[in-house]
Amino acid sequence: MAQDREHDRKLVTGSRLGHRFPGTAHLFSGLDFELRPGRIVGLCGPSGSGKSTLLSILAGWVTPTEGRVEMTGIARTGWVFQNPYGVPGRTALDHVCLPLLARGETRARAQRRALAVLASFNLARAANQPFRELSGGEAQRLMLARAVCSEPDLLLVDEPTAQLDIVTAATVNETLGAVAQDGTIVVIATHDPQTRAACTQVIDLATAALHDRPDALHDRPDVRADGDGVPARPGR
Ligand SMILES: Nc1ncnc2c1ncn2[C@@H]1O[C@H](COP(=O)(O)OP(=O)(O)OP(=O)(O)O)[C@@H](O)[C@H]1O
Repeated sequence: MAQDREHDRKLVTGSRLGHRFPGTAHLFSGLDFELRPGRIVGLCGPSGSGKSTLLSILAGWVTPTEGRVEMTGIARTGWVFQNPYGVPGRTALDHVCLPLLARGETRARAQRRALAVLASFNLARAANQPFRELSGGEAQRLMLARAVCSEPDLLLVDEPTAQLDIVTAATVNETLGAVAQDGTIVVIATHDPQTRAACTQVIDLATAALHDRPDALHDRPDVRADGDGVPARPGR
């Protein structure tokens, strides 16, 4: 199928990837991975282990001090920060319509799609609320909804469930899973065990940094794909 071929084309590869900031020890080194659509990739590890740094490397904002990242078929990268930002007086719906209108959708089609995506993030009731009235968790889910509507090939998300209750977090994880199934490579930096459990592939920076173990990057057994699960090296 054409969609399958499209999925096959998208690939993000990390080869012997490592990073240290000037004057600091390695955050991680020797990371090898292949990221493809259809899976949610979790970047895990304790605070300060380099999760946001690795997201920045994948976004192309930080150049790794070792190794390289190669992208195939990635035209658009979306990023959702830990701190939501928006236009205080604009409604949630306006925020999510914007990328659709920018791509040339009519207002009616943009609104239909935006409402569906808002609902998938459990935000249907907030659609007509101005951004300034949203809670922290609602605002962060709005950022996710907006990023999804820009249809990125690679979606980088920092701590999407940190401010959410268990039920809402499960909805977010489920929706991000559906986005991945739809052809986006989804990478999530997370501390949250529930989100980690929802990830189908995990890059564990704690393991990578501290132990020479072959399971620093592993798929869940039920979704294991060939070519992953390569070893990572100690970084410090
Ligand atoms: N530009 C920079 N220059 C120097 N050190 C930095 C820079 N950016 C981050 N660091 C340091 O690198 C380490 C890793 O930071 P990073 O934000 O990637 O960790 P993290 O795993 O995402 O942490 P958290 O879970 O707390 O968000 C931290 O000690 C941080 O202070």
